Amino acid sequence: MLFYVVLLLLGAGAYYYHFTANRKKIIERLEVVAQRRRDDLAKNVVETRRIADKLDPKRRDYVGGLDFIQLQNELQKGTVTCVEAVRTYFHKAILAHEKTNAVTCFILEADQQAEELDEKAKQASYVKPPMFGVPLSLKECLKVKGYDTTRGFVQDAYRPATEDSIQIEHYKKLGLIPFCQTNVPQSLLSYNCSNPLFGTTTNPFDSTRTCGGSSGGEGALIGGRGSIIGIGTDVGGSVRIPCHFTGTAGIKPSKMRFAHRGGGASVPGKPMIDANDGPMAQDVRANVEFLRNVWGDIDFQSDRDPYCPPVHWNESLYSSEKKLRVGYYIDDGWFTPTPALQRAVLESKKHLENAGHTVIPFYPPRLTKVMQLYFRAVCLDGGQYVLNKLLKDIIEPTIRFQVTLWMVPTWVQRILSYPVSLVFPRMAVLMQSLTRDTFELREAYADIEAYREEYVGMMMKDNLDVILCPASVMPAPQHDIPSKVVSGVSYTCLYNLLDFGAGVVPVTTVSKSDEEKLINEYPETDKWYQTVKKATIGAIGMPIGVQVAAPPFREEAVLRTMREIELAITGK
Ligand SMILES: CCCCCCCC/C=C\CCCCCCCC(=O)NCC(=O)O
Repeated sequence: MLFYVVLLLLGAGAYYYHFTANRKKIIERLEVVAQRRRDDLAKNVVETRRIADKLDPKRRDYVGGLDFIQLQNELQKGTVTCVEAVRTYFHKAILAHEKTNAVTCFILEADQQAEELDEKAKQASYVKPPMFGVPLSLKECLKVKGYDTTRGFVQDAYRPATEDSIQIEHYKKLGLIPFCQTNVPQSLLSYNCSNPLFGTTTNPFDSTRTCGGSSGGEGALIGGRGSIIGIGTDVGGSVRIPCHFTGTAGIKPSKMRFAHRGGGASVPGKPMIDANDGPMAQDVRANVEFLRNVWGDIDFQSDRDPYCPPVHWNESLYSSEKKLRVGYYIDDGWFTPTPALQRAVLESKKHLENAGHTVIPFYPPRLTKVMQLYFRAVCLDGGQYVLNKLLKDIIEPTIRFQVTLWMVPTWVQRILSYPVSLVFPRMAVLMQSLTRDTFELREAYADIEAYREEYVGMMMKDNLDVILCPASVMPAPQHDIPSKVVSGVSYTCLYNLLDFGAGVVPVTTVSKSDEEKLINEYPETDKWYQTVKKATIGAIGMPIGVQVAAPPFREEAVLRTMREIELAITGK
C-alpha cells in the first residue's frame, strides 16, 4: 500500500515539476512577444499622432464638437471632408487612449481610405453612401484584414486576419472608415478589460474602476469621447455592461440580425447562448441611424451569408405612434442591484409613463435556474476550451479567480457544492452549473427552449412590447471585481439565453443619497453582496444606464423605447 502511495506522490510531483517548468518556458517566450507588441503599439501611436497633427486644430475642434448626426450630415454635404473626420478622431482617440489605455492598434490606412473617398466625392456621378466618411472604432476581436484578433491571448499576436468579416465589408461599403481597434479582457468571457498583451483599460470617469467588458475598450473610448461610434460583441452583456459603466448607449441585437460568416467568437460551438455584435455610441440616435442604414441594406449580408435572414429595418415599428406596453422590474430575484440602478429604472418608468406608455410590473421567472442554465450552456465543456487556451498563455491576474474556478474538476465542484450550500447557497448554485455529461447538457438545452416559451408566453399574456430593467447589479467596480462576481451578469445574460434584442441607455449617475441607501439598506447576506456593496461605496458620480429588451426581430421597438428615455432626459 505504502509503495503505491509513494509511487502516486512521485508521479504527481514529476507531473507538477514538468507542468511548471513547461509553463515557465511558455511564459518567458510570450513575455518577449507581448513586449514587442506593446512597443509596436507605441510606434503606431506616434505615427497616428503625426497624421492627426496635419489637421488645423481649429478645424479639429469644430469637427470634434459635432455629434453623429451632425457629422454624418456635414460629410454628406461636403462641408467636412473624410480626411478631417478621420484625423479629428485619430486625435481624440489618442487623448482618450492616453487616459484609459483603450486602443490596441490604430488603423493607419484609414487616412488613405479617407483621401480616396474625398477624391471619389469630387466626381459628379459619385453617390455618397449613407455613412460616408464616418470614423468607426472596432472591438479587437472583429476580423479586419491585416489586423490581429488576439482576444487578449499573447499566443495569437502577429496572426492577422486574412479577410474582412462580412460585417466589416458591409460597414466599409456604407462609407464607414474603421480607424482603430480596442481592448478586451483575455478570453472575452469577463466584464472587466485587462489582458497580458495590452494591459488594463480604465474607466474614463475613474481610473481605479473598470470600463466593463468585454467590449471595454469601446466603452472607454466612446465614453472618453475618442470615438463617435464603435462595434462590440455580446455573449452575456459585453456590449451592454460597458455602456452602463461608461455612460454610453448600445444594443445587442438578436443573433440572426447580422451575418456571422467570417466573424470570430470567444467560445465557438455554444448553440443556445446567442451572441451578436452590436453598435455602441455616445447616444441612442447614433445607434438608430447606424442600424437604420445597415439593416436597410441587409441584403448585402444575407447575400453573402445565407444564415442571415434578409430582415430589413422596420421603420413603422420604430416610428409607430401606438403607445407601448412595457413590463418592468427592479430586482430579478437572483441579485438585488444597488440603489442607483433601481432608481434609474423607476425614473425611466416615469419618463415612459409621462410619454403616455403603459408600464406594469413584470417578474422574470426562476432566475436562479436561468443562471445555472446560462453557465452550463456558455461553458458547455466545463470551461475546457478556454482553459486549454489560457494554460498556453500568460494568465491575466484580474481573471485569476475565475480561471481557478474552471480548474476545479466538475465532479469536485459538485461534491463541494453540498457543504458550500449551507453557508453560501448562491455560490453552490454556480458550483452545480458546469456540465457533468451530455445527458445533462441535452436537458439544459431543452430547459432553455422551455424557458424561452414560458417567457414570451408571459409577455404575450400581458401584451407587452418591451421589458425595462436594470443593466447590471452595480456601477463600474474596481478592475478585479468582475471575476469575483461572475454571478453579477444575470440582468444581461438572461437576454442572450432568450436571444432577445437588448440595449442600454444612460439615465443618471450615482448620487449621495444612493450611497446612503446602499450603506444602510443594501444586503450583506453573502460574499457576493458584500463585495458589490464594498465596490459601490465611493462610486458617486459614476454613470448608470437602464436596459430595454424585446423578443427577436423587434430591435426597433427596443431602440424606440431607449430613444424616448433619452429624449426625456436630455431633451435632444
Ligand atoms: C464554481 C463556479 C463555476 C462557474 C464558473 C464560471 C466561470 C465564468 C464563466 C463565464 C463568465 C461569463 C461572463 C460573461 C461576461 C460577458 C461576456 C461577453 O459577453 N463576451 C462577449 C463575447 O464573448 O463576444
